[in-house]
Amino acid sequence: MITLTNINKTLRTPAGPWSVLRDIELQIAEGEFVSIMGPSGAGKTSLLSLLGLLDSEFEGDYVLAGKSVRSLRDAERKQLAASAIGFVFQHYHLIDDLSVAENIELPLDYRGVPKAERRARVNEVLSEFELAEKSRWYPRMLSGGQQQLVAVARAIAPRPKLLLADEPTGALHSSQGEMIMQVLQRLNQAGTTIVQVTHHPDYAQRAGRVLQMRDGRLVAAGR
Ligand SMILES: Nc1ncnc2c1ncn2[C@@H]1O[C@H](COP(=O)(O)OP(=O)(O)OP(=O)(O)O)[C@@H](O)[C@H]1O
Repeated sequence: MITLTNINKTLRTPAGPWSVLRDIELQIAEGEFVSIMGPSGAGKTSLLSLLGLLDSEFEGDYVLAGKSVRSLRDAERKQLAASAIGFVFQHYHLIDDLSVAENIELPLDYRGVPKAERRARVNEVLSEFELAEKSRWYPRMLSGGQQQLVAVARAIAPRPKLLLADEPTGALHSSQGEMIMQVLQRLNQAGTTIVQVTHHPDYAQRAGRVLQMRDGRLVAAGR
């Protein structure tokens, strides 16, 4: 599903050029569940953003679902991202002036899901994450952990083929973290390809493969 060949990304900083991603070679098959680990600043979020088509400023080739990302026009890239990818952001990125239910419903609306089905799917994920009573609340009224649950619910409600999750359990109590991991495993068993970034060794091992990053490089691929 994913092939990265000789990916490099360099940023300009006040102190000169900075290599964020270096010589990345990676293949992820459809239906895989992969974890990415590594110290802060290793490039994990940068790699996930590239995979999620949120960043097109890189060197090398990225082929997603048989399409070379570089050859896509802007509108085609956005369309591919919207139709195939769910993204859980490290800092949630919920929309402040939409309620919890409206935040979750928005990507379904973008995908053209009919209203009755949108409502049904929103209710399904809200009850799965024990958030039903907060459906009309606004993100600022929620704890950090609850906002994270909403961010995960929003990403999975459209049933994406590829789910990219940046520290999806970072702000959560262990029982809620466990709930998210079970949701991810269930989605993976149903065919969703998942790439998660995590600092949590136990959660990393739930994936079929654990990648390690250091200084912008993929340094080791575990089981
Ligand atoms: N817009 C930017 N401008 C300059 N440097 C950046 C920018 N974005 C990221 N970096 C740098 O790129 C490197 C990788 O950042 P990235 O966020 O990908 O790391 P990470 O492994 O996800 O870290 P963390 O675990 O702390 O989230 C860091 O050194 C960071 O300072």
